[in-house]
Amino acid sequence: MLRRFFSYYKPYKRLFFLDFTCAVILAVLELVFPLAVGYVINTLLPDGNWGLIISACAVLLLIYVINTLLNYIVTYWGHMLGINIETDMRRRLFEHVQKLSFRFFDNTKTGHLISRLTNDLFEIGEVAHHGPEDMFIAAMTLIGAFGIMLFIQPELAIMTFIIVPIIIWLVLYFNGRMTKAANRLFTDMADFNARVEDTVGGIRVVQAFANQKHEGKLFNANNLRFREAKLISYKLIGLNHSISYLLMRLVSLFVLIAGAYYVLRKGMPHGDFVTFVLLTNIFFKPIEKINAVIESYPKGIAGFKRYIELMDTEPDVADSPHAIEVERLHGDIRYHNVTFGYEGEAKVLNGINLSIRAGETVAFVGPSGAGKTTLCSLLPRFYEIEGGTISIDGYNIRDLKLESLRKSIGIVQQDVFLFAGTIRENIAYGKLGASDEAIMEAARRARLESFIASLPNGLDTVVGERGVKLSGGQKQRLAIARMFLKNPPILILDEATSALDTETEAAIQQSLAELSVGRTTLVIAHRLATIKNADRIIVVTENGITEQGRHEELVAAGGIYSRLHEAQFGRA
Ligand SMILES: Nc1ncnc2c1ncn2[C@@H]1O[C@H](COP(=O)(O)OP(=O)(O)OP(=O)(O)O)[C@@H](O)[C@H]1O
Repeated sequence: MLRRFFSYYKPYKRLFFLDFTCAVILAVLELVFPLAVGYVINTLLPDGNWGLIISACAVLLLIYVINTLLNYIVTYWGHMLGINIETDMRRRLFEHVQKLSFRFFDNTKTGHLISRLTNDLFEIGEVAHHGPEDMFIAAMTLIGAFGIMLFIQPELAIMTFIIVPIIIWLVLYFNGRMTKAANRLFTDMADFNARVEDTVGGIRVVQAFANQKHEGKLFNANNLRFREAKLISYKLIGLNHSISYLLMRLVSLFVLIAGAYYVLRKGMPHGDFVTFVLLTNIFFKPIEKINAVIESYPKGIAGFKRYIELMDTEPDVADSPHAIEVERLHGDIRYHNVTFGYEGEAKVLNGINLSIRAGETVAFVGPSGAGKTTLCSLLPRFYEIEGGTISIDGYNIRDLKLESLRKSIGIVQQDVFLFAGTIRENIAYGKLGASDEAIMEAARRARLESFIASLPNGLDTVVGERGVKLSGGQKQRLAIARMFLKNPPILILDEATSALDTETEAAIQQSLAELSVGRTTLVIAHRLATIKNADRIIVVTENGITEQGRHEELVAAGGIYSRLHEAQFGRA
């Protein structure tokens, strides 16, 4: 995992080494001050050489100026490194998540994904910057300070250094507990985000049912769990800080007493004593740094683990290695012995055989839950079939590039999803970069022209989140306009008009009829009136395709379709 973590540094090798070098110089220069003080006390003060003292101070001033510059570089560039890595990881994760299949999204909460893309990566970025740099600097400073202390007074240095193994033990002890706490914090944070996403996304339902209190309770349960997880984490941080602080102050006290003893009894020079005390304080800095890294490390690593977990989730629908690109398909569709189920052994479709000619309009009818939508969603490979083959124009859809395949299929759903942008952006989603003329032409063909003309901002009107500011009919028209612009050879109309009033439905049906001209069209419908003119009607039940033919043929046949027809329109 560490190797994978460090692979993200690769593009920033130069930045990393620059930041690292500056940090090392900074750490080394930190050691100069105690040495200089010792030198002034031991050598310059007894000589009474005022000029040299001023010169030594001038050198120190220069060092401080350099340190200030280095500090800026280490703080700004070091964070830049962390942010760059965080940004790269976020980009890669987003790209990867977009490739994951419907099956993945069926089983994943959006809030959890948002958590991965935001909080987790922020923590990883922090560790990416502070982790290696601070640990190395801390080690360098510790070794440097210890080396000088050894040189000045070996016995005292060794006695002071005894604290290090204790601190290491403490660090390891707290690290284990903090990793657990960080994991819990992340899970709770992700659940928390998922809950907010769910409640805010469904706020209209929440308010319509006047269930705010109920939602408040659920939210608060999450909120309290999150609070508890944070408290555990802070408790550990507090303990870690306090115990380290106590240990360090005890060492300070020890150095003061032992140093005084060495001065009084063993003739240690006063300057060495002061240098020793100052070095002990410098000595604590890296220990504090290590502590800070240890605190953020579990969070970063827990976040990175989740990141890797998601990055390693293979998209179960992907381009095969030899997938081919096809400019434009005609739309000759063939299902051969197709078997599919969503979960476990249960099959929604079993041995489906179906041929649809290019340009044909077929309508799927049948009881709810029989698998009409499923049958159609296998065509753009939203789900991978388990058995059999589906081909278009003789190409097995698995051999086509997903992009080619999906560019050839347009879907208009009952529940139109619009992005929270303008009408222009939403129509242009059908063909990114389309000109205003092309967008307006599509809008005209979808009979959206007069509506757009009536808006003060025209195409620039913002539709609100999920198109909340538009009526159902307007959203449908917008989806149709998008499809005119996309101009796919194959169309899937999933109960596209069943939620509309009769008049709007009739108008939209007309637009849809125009849209389907010259395209292979698969209509999933409950309202039989809208599909009477289909070239073929296919009845899907839990037993698969049980009847097919033209409307009149099926009514005359007296089977399921004729019974459905009778239920909706009465006996013919
Ligand atoms: N994403 C999914 N994950 C798991 N099961 C699903 C999923 N989508 C549909 N199903 C199940 O598959 C079966 C077929 O559903 P499908 O939506 O294809 O039926 P349908 O004939 O289109 O129904 P309707 O006319 O009510 O829309 C149902 O039992 C449904 O519960």
